[in-house]
Amino acid sequence: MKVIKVANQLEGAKVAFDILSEKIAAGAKTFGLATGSTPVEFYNQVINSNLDFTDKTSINLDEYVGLDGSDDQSYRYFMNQHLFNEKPFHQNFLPNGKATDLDAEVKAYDAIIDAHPIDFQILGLGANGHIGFNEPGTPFTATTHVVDLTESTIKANARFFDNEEDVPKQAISMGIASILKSKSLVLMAWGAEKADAVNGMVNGDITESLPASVLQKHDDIVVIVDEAAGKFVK
Ligand SMILES: N[C@@H]1[C@@H](O)[C@H](O)[C@@H](COP(=O)(O)O)O[C@@H]1O
Repeated sequence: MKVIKVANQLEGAKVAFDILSEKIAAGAKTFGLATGSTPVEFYNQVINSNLDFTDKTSINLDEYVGLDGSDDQSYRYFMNQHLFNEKPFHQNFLPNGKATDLDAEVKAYDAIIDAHPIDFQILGLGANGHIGFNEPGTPFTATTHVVDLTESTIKANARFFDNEEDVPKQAISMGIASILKSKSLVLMAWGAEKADAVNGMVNGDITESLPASVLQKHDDIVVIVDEAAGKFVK
């Protein structure tokens, strides 16, 4: 696990963008993408670059259950707004939050991941150490699954909704086993509220109670943190 400390989010996004560019030059074709505030500046770097994604595939980590892609709180909508409308890809996969048969949807999503092995995965980090929506306690063997969101995650994500009651209570998330299969990963974290999770992820034991700690097992992961998020790491 390589840790890079940067002064701020803009500098970190540039570091992540440079790694992405190297991976593309080396032949990367399939990109695992994340939502949340963390990767927004990274997506701006991508939009403002001359990188061409029209022959590339993206596979997102997660989607809220119950929200249609046209809903402005859905992760599909977020990705359209922050990346896809400006930077077209050959194809963009996200779980279908409106699927009537959720069991079938998670199986179909695993089949998509198997058919398009991820070359480069972008990750954010929950303040409780979650990655994607793999909350503490999720088995490391999990593939795509339906998640009951924790109270803390619902609260953390309420800032994007008018009311906390509007935050969906479930999501479909790529599992930890699927995330670990990615050939390379970049995890970014900004701000003091991520400092404990970053510390546990980098310095702590590998434990299901801090899902991101499993990333210590991967041999091509770069963690990019600002001063506040990285205050407990060297
Ligand atoms: N499912 C998402 C994660 O993919 C994201 O990494 C995390 C952090 O969000 P943010 O980047 O807004 O801090 O929370 C959300 O719950």
